[in-house]
Amino acid sequence: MSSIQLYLDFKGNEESLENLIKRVIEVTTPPAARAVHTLDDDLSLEVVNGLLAYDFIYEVTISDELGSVLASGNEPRPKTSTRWITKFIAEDSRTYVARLTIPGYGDSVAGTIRFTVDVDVALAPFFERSGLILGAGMLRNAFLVILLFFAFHIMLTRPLIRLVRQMSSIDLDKPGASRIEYVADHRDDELGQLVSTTNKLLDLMELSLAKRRAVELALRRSEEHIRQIIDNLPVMVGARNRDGNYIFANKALANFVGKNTAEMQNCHVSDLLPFYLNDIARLMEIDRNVIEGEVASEVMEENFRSAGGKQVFLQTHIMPMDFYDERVALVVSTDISERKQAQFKMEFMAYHDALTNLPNRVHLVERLEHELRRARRHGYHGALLFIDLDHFKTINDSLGHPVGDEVLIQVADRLLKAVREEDLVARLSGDEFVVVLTVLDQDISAAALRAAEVGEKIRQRISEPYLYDEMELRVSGSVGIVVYPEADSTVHELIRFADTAMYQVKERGRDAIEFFNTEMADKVSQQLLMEGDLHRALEVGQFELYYQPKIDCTTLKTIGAEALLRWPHPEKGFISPVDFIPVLEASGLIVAVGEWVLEEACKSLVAWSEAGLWQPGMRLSINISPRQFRRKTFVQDVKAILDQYNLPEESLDMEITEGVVIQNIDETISTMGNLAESGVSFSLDDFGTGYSSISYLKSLPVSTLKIDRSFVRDIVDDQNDRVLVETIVTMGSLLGMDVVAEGVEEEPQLELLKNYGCHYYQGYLSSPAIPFDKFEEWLKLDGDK
Ligand SMILES: Nc1nc2c(ncn2[C@@H]2O[C@@H]3COP(=O)(O)O[C@H]4[C@@H](O)[C@H](n5cnc6c(=O)[nH]c(N)nc65)O[C@@H]4COP(=O)(O)O[C@H]3[C@H]2O)c(=O)[nH]1
Repeated sequence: MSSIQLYLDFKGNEESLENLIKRVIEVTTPPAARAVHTLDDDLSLEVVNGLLAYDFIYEVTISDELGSVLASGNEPRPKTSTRWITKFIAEDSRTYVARLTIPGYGDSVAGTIRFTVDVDVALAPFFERSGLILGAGMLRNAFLVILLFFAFHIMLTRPLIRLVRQMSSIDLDKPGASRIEYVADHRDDELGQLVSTTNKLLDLMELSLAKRRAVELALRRSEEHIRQIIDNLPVMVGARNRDGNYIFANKALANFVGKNTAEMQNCHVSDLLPFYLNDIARLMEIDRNVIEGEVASEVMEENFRSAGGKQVFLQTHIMPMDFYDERVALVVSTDISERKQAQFKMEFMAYHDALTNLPNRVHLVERLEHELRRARRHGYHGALLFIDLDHFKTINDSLGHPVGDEVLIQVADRLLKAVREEDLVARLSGDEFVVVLTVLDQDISAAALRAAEVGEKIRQRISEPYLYDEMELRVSGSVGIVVYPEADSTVHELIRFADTAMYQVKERGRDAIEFFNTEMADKVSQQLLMEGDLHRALEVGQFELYYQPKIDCTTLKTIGAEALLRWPHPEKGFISPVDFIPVLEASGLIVAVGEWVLEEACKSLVAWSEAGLWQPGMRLSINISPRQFRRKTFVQDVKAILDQYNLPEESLDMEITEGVVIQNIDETISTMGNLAESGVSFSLDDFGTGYSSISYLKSLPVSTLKIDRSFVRDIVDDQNDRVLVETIVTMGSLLGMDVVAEGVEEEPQLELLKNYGCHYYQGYLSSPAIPFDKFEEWLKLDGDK
């Protein structure tokens, strides 16, 4: 405002100055013109001095029309403090020139008057006023400032300072406990509002703090619960960063490696090396892959030694997890040692025999295949020894299975000690063992010699006495040997060759060693040929069923028959069942042939019964081979066939050998019981040749004992056989069983049997086995007796 005022003042001053100059010129020009006209120097000087009398005019010159100076004068310019301002806002000096004209002379110029004005001097009153205005303004403003300062201090600043002091003393942990007090006389104004708003804010802060504390507490508790859950999990949980450092581990994991959870923090995987039995570098690589997302997750098996020194198998899942601001590998491990042990055990059991822990047949076959390939590749020979214990059943039957088992264990031990470590000792079944002597010699004769030496050593070791409790037991062994590679023979053929050689030993009286030779090879190949012929025989229906009558020793009436298989070979004529039944057995064909026999017998029974030839109480026996009887589906298959035929009641009998019964007595009882329900009775064939014990005889549903024909043959001459036959008859009668004597060829034999109380017989004395038609006639004749 002062500036505007000064500016306007300055303009006004300028105008006044111009007006003044104008009047000065008006007043001065007439005398100056007169002085020029009259060339009056005094007057000119008077005019000049008159002008210089003005303090702001400091230079004056009067000239005529020719420019000659009539009079001039000047005054010194005063020094002022305002000149610099004048130069800044206007010019420092200003020159005015006025033309001098003489009245009555028209416009002709008689001369000029020139004078220069000192603008600074001319503006001196303006500067004076301006100084006054500014000074007064400053004074007023200063007064106002002081006044306002005190007013504000009292009314605003002081209350505000009090408020600030109160605010800074607020306890931030308990904002709700602090109150801001109202300032006197300011309850209803803005300060009052500030106080009440601040107090409300403090309450809100207190509330939100309380809420936050409650949330924090809940979070801490839930974190603690989760931690407890993870800690108490029966699995090991940990997290590792990409450098392999544990950033977390639960108790199970920490305990496992003998640390506590705090020690596990920042523990590096390599610190676990005393426990970790796998490749640490590989583990870190898996961690990295999982963390970097190259694989979604990884499941692996790890092998550890626990802090207690036990070997432990873990199944570990590794998966990515975001842990705070870092991506890590979450590692969850479960102890699968038990499962693993069970797996190892199962694998071991699949390849080993449970009793002796020796490799079993599966293992033997695999290993032998490998050895055979090796021997062929490197051109050397090895040998396979098939060992069967002689009369082992006697021990089992007379002393019980535990003793038998102990002997088998000791035999296994002796076999292992008799061979080199790289050789193989296996148990095939029961009392059958196989020894594979690997890498014997490149020369076959030398290899055979070496095999013979070892075979003999084994035979001797086996026949050394076995101690059980106080008893001294003796067992001998029959050893069959085959040197391999043998032509193109497979592993199974090799085993069969050695088995054949072993049987040769048995046939020659046991307790010896025998090599598989060409004669045996011929026998084997003949068996193979026969196997093919038997297949064809079954296909084209070459088999026939013959019937041998069973006769009552006293009445000589027919009480039944035994069905016997006959094979009229198209080229070789009748082949004895003694020769082809073992081949049927070995090839498994016996099952199909046995079913054919059963069906054929059923058909015959139905035919005879319909013809009225089959009297009630008569029985037709069929022979059941061990392999047939042991089949899981045997009962089911027989019942399926029986269901198809309407047989006379209790007319079918099955002959089984003692060997079948002994193998698995419980299973045998169950099979026989099942079939007995369908009206099938059982006869024990070849009785006396085995090691039957009365105890199992009592528990079996057997109705008939058949005395083997080898005892009947010499019954007349041999006292021992007589005693044996008499004993069997007496025993059978005591047990309520029928006794049938086989192979009765002569009358004296029958007489003796009758005397001993034997019920029935069969043999050439009455009739050999005869075909269906002939037996039908036999029955008719018998009926007519
Ligand atoms: N020396 C002499 N022998 C007599 C006399 N009476 C009968 N035989 C013969 O003695 C054998 C009795 O049969 P096995 O002991 O069950 O012995 C049978 C039996 O174990 C088996 N077999 C026969 N047929 C079958 C069958 O259908 N299935 C099964 N699994 N085995 C059968 O073959 C063996 C031999 O049968 P086969 O050669 O028919 O020989 C029969 C029979 O012909 C006699 O007075 N003197």
